[in-house]
Amino acid sequence: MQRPDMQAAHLQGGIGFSDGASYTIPISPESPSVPAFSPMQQVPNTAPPPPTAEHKHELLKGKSTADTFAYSTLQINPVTLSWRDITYDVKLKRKNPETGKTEVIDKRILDGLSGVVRPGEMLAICGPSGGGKTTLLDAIAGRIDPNRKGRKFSGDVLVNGKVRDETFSLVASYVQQEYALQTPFTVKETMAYAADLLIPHSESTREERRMRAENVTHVLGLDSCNNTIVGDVFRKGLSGGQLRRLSIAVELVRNPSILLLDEPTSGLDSAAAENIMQHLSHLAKMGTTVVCTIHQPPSEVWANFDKFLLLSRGKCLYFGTASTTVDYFARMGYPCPSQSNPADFFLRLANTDFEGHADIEALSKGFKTQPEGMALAAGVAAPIQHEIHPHKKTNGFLVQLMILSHRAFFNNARNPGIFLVRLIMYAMLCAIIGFMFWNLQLGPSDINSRITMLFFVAAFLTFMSVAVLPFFIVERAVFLRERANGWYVVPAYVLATFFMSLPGLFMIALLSTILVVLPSGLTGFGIFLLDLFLALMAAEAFMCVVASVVPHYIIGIALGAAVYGFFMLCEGFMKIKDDIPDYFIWGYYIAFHTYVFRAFMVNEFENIDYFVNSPQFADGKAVLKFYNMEDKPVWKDLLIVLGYAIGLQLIFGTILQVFHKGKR
Ligand SMILES: Nc1ncnc2c1ncn2[C@@H]1O[C@H](COP(=O)(O)OP(=O)(O)OP(=O)(O)O)[C@@H](O)[C@H]1O
Repeated sequence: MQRPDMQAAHLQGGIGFSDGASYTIPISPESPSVPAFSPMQQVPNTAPPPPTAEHKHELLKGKSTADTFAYSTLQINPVTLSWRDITYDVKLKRKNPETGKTEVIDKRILDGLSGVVRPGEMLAICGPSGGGKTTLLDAIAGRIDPNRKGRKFSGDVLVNGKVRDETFSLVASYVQQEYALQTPFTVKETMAYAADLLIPHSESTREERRMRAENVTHVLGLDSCNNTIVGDVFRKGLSGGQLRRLSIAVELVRNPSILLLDEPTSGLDSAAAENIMQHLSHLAKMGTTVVCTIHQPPSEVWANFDKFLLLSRGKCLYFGTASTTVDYFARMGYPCPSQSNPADFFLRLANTDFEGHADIEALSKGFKTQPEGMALAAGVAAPIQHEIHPHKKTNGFLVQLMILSHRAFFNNARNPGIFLVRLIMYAMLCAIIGFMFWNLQLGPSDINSRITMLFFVAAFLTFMSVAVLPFFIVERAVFLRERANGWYVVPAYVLATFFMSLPGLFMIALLSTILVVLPSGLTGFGIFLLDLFLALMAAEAFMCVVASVVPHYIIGIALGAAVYGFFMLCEGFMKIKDDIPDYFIWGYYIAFHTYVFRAFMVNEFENIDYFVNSPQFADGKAVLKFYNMEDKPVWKDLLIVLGYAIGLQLIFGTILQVFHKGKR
């Protein structure tokens, strides 16, 4: 279904969503009649103007209707990306082998790097492992925190000649090396959520957003797997190449002017790598400024590069037109043997870990004195004639909250690791508890059974929330990617995940309460349910906090288990409050388990008027007195547990806001 203005635009071989100065550059790589767009040698002083409508029309000839339409809806505001003299030093601690003492040394990761990439160009940053490719890409994207201790960062990144500011994430998208996608969604759903989150609702209808998502899906060749899920350890989904293309597609939905990709071909076979690079090359020809790092490009992939940057130990050995690289190195005394893949040859020259590498210092110094080096310096200094047009509005808080809540609800419902596995675990354990404490009476041993059972429920059912940690860590990667690319604000994310966890937690609490309270004959079903529900909310929030601070889920599980173990000890059962040593009494007060357990106890014992043959306790109140729980209203404890749940969510949000900006 096309909107009339889109149909008109299509007929003109032009633009669908009109947003001022957007333009499209055609994609046909086999259109020789059109001049190449801004090879560096042709622009010693000024940046070229965006391509004309005639050029676009010309180059869209020969494409199928679907292709032409899909590509024509990708409108990109022309952006020239440049960087000047980027230098990055870190302090490292090393043991001096001679003195045996630990010394702090400066390590130069990036050494005075400059570069310029214009709309319509694709730059490949190549180099051996550890050469500085990812660090440079992060520096360009503003993902290095220059204020961290032991770091020194200098240099500028310029967007259309102006120093990059906080709007960069609205103009540029960064596709990281690791996949970070929500696993239960299909390609179509993933794209729809991306479109809903990234395209302002004030400027588009739902149908238009769907159409944009479909067009990007088509452009990246994902039509055939529209209904395939991303997949995870439980369910097979997309292949590696498809995942890579989907990672790119979600970022393209809002037509970024700059696309930065870290190793887009890593882990793929050469056919899949070539396929991805062809897609990227097409996107570049549409006007996107594309920069990617590539470790070892096969020759088929090499053919797609417009520009090539060779790094070694953070130094630039070459920056210029990819097709003239062989000539350049031949001139510098390193002729590429015939029959060799040029990329392999250059990488061997740059790899100082093995024999046969070039003289890196001489090459890097020499480059600056060569015509290519001087053209680069001139290109970086050249004035830019095209401006960024602020077509990138974001959605408001409420829209973000609505979309994120919708997505979180279905993610929770469909991802078996988040609730289903836990629901089964809780059901099995609670059924065992129910049978173990079947039909409790009012004898002395029943008093003991009630107390131990309530302790077990308060302690162990909250403890089991550690099981969700691995899934939270997976979710964290998705959040980090989306936040760093400016998809939404942190409060919208935290509120959405919090609200949408409630139905699942309530189901777990309800099933557990039914399986525990009814068979055992405990009193106060409603309060028991509420107390358990709030306890699970607090435990879930605590796990969110843990997931936001640990580097790996194994550390998170260990940390969560240790803290819960301590809280169990302090909650007033193992030792009653009066017997807890002074140096641990703070544990009694800060453990939310204390209030959960006390509410269970008061709810159960407050209304028991007598026990049969019990020499120690005449009634329920005597039990509460023994445990220092007399005169403690249940509602107060329930409010405290609710306060924990909300407070921990606030801490979680603050940690995300302050520490998870996607910078390293
Ligand atoms: N914060 C840091 N502290 C210490 N060393 C660092 C830091 N950041 C990067 N490095 C080092 O800088 C070098 C370049 O790292 P980078 O990840 O950019 O390399 P790369 O070319 O992308 O390598 P690969 O292809 O293996 O991913 C490496 O030796 C890395 O260990």
